[in-house]
Amino acid sequence: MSEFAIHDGVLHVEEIPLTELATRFGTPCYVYSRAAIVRQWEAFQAHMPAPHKVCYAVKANSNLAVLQVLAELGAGFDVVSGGEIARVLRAGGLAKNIVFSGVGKSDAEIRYALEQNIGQFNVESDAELDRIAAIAADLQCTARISFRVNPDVDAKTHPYIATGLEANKFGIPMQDALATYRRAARLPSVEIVGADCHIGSQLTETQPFLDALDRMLVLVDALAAEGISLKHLDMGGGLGVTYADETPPPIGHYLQAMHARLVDYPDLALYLEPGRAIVANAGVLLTRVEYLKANRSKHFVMVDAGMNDLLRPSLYQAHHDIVNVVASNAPEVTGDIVGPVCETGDFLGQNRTLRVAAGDLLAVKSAGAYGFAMSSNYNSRPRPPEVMVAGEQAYLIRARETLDDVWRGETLIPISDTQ
Ligand SMILES: Cc1ncc(COP(=O)(O)O)c(C=O)c1O
Ligand SMILES: N[C@@H](CCCC[NH3+])C(=O)O
Repeated sequence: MSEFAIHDGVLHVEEIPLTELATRFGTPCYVYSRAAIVRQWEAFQAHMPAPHKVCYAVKANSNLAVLQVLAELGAGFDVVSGGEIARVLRAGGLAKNIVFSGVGKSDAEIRYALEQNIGQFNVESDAELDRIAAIAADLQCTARISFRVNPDVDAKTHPYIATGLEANKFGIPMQDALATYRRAARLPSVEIVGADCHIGSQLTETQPFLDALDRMLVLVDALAAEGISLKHLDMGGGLGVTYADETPPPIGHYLQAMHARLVDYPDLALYLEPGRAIVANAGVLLTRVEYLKANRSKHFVMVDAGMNDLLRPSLYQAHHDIVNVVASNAPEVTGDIVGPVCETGDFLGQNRTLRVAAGDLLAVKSAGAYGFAMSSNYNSRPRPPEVMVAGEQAYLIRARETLDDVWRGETLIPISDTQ
């Protein structure tokens, strides 16, 4: 079932033609389907009854309305900054359902998280443990902690988004984990509640997750033998989605396989931190063709969205399907779909074949995760609006930035001081 389907030759999101949204909100524009987000959430939740917990990875799409939808469904949230904590709370998420990951938590972020009484910190180093313990002691509270352990498992994904290898900056090496737990167990201002790992993103096989789980369970056993019993094991996010021809395991299969490994651990709750699997295919980026252009060797479809709006193709050579929103009889063009940014790497798709003419509306698919969230004002381009569709309703959930927004917060200095 897809919430993005063609009716009468026009691509719709739920009940609304994307042409109508382009007229109403302009282009470029991100469009999300509420029903698609809910469906993906429910696919996880069906296999994760309490005390298991699904903590949506806010970094994938942190729009307040997206967080609100998930908060209303009772989601937990995986955050990586003070800003993400603030967003979750603003959207109605509960502090106790927040897990705070990230390799470089600052003093201010730790203090803020403790003051808000978040669920737990996923601690990534010995130095961070000391910092959290000291701040908690200062605030006269107890910090609930898990350690993010690096299980040294190859996630078989793009090197930029693999995080669970020994060479990566994330987590505590497995060999050091026991010693770090022992040390934490003696600190009065921290309470050990779990263990955590995240081996990478856009995984399309179940096996690396199971390998990581097996290694984490060895640690769980070793800790139990020393009297350190954990309440939960957080296996991170990372389940992949279909962008082109990838075949990631269905959510239910992946979860059943994980639970099967945990049958001997009835008191250990499973936590997960999926981001992409919940929102990627719930969003498209709408963009208008400005010009068709050809040089002697190549055709270019120049569109009004660029790498500042959707960075993934430029950064990871990531593939996003790109389709004409309205069935077209225009001549077929094979070439690159490129944006207006002054970078050769500014493309949304390469070597694509499309029936397309200037003025056509295109949809860049699977853009709900790490799309707007990674956008910027590069080239002083205002960032696009975000729209959430629910049935026949469309809500503007973030306004298009204006030309004033691209310099908001900057100030000129008095001319005399520059001489
Ligand atoms: C600690 C942590 N948790 C969860 C995620 C979410 O990953 P994904 O969007 O691939 O599910 C990430 C990003 O890779 C992460 O670094
Ligand atoms: N930003 C990446 C995923 C990284 C996940 C964060 N650890 C992407 O667009 O695929």
